Amino acid sequence: MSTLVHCQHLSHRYGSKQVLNDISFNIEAGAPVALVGPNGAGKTTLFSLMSGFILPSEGRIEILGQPPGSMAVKNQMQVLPQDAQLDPAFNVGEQLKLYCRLQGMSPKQQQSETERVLELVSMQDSIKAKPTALSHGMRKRVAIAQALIGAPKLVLLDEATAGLDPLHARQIRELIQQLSTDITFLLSSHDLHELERLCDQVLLLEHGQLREHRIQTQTNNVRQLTLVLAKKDPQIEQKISQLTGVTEVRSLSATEILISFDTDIAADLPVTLMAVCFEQQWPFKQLTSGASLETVLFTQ
Ligand SMILES: Nc1ncnc2c1ncn2[C@@H]1O[C@H](COP(=O)(O)OP(=O)(O)OP(=O)(O)O)[C@@H](O)[C@H]1O
Repeated sequence: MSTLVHCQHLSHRYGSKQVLNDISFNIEAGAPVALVGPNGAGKTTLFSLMSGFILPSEGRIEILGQPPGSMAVKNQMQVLPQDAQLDPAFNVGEQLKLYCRLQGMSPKQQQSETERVLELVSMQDSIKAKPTALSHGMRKRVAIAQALIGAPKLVLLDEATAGLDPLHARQIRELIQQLSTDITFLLSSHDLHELERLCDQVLLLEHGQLREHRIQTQTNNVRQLTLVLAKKDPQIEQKISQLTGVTEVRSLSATEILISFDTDIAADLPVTLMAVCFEQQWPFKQLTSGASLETVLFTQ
């Protein structure tokens, strides 16, 4: 595995305002990585530091072993800012060709690269369209195509699906997933749910501090269930922990219980659990497979 981003003891202040405080993490080539945190947590600041737009107050970042923004990194990493706009005066093909030209491509390469990236985002039919003739989701796809020019190894997308309706947001997530065989994406969002199915590694920024979480692929024989009741009490948890095959019971909130179980011993635990809820007249609301990322991050 190759290390794309190496960040050590990074801090950043705007004047006296401390935004990032001694954060360290690595990003290896592979599945998309999520950068999540509430509004104002410092996600865009971290992107700006990684792009070399601003310098850290303290600490060090290396992108592919090089300083951010250096020539050696230029074509290997692309950044799509949250508010990236297409120029309404030029058609899609003209704009993308300009970016190809800025990467030093010949006119012939500019044409073939523009066609290649538009095809990747299924927008090849819009090569001659003006941005004003495209929907918001289509413009976003074109902006993503622009970030794919030159086949970068690392692509930073700031709020890639912000402002998109659920259908278009899902299409963008699917697109990122498809492209992830060749490109490592760092995706920022303030919405944890949106990234949880896509990413294995989550960087959570809160109050300038970073918490890192790696989503464990569930082992072959251990599965998790989240049981939601209208109201729960400790006896319910105790009773569940005594069921055959249950390996761990964790209280998540006043109404939620996370249950781990061994499928070799109790493959039908979901059915058993439903039956017990019914027999015991527990105020059942919902039983879902797995645990949400929000649960994992905020109930440790
Ligand atoms: N150029 C700047 N000068 C002063 N303060 C800034 C500057 N840029 C950002 N900040 C402050 O730094 C903090 C982090 O901002 P940043 O934009 O990095 O957060 P974010 O996590 O990207 O937020 P959002 O989810 O709202 O986009 C905020 O409190 C913001 O007001």
